[in-house]
Amino acid sequence: MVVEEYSAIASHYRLKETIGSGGFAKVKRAVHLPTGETVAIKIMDKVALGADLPRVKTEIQAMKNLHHHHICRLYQVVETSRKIFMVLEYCSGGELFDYIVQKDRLSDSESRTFFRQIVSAVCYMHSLGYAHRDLKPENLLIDEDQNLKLIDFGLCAKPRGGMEDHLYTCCGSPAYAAPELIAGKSYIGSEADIWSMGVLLYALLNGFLPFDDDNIGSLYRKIKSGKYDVPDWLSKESVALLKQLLQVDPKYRITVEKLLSHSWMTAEMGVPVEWQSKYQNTVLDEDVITELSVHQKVSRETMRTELSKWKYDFLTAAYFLLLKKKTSGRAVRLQMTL
Ligand SMILES: [NH3+]CCCOc1cc(-c2cn[nH]c2)ccc1C(=O)Nc1ccccc1
Repeated sequence: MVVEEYSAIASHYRLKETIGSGGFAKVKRAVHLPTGETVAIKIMDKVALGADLPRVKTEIQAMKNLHHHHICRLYQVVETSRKIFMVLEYCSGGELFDYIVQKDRLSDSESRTFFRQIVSAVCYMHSLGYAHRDLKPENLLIDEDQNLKLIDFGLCAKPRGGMEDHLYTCCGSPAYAAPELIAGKSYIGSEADIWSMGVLLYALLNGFLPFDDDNIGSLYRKIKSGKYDVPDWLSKESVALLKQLLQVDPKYRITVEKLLSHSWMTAEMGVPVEWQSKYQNTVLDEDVITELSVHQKVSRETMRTELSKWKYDFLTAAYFLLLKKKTSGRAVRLQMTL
């Protein structure tokens, strides 16, 4: 019985169609009943997860610390004996992957707009000591304002010793994996992310991958060679940037700091990429506190204290979704009980 399976969230969310599924997760569109806002709910079965359960815990912990306008926001986590539900920001435009496929390839200008957003999100992650480690167009979603949101933090790493600490687990998608990562050497997460962004930029500009082969051994050889085709439609500047991103030796690879102000990145825009988060997540919004405290019949102080615990429960979700309503100019109103 579907209701039974999802009863833990059915009280506050109306589940709609499935909008995606990866290995061990199903993602459904849903409506948050108290605010009427649309969300995405990632549903995982703990038994089916098996050895992958730590990946989910990693993702949840990372998403609680990552608040950025180009990173898909986590609103709430519900865990039952059998299931884990992650309530996430909804992106109506689907995957960047499908967008590139339907347009064949993107212009220099459109690639720049998207790539600046990707670099912004990745630079923000690196500044907090996180490496994503699975950057690819399938993990970049387009929201209703044509902005990109990064998802899938199941493989992200925050090495204990900080960003310079070496990682060992080989992971991510082969076609986007850095040479040092597939060579089984220890590697620096942020440097591997830079390589993957090079593969991503190539895919945006060309509509196909720089290194591709059905045979995994041949694919690895191509990646380690670092040789790829340069189609004649590519601009001189973009070719220069690809060359600096797809350096086989990470020592010679461009750093994310240099990337922010690279001439191809700043052409037309005139300004370097802004990577700091536009969300300020320290001060709580007064209007939202008012609506929540009146609705829950508690004092503002009590509500402020409760919200500051960031339990990622129904209250945290209501707070973020009311705030989203406010920033998109809709009334900060709750429609039903929390
Ligand atoms: N390749 C993406 C398929 C859909 O997956 C998602 C969609 C949304 C989404 C859709 N709209 N708004 C947010 C949010 C999160 C995911 C996600 O994390 N998927 C996933 C990642 C790893 C393993 C299995 C599944």
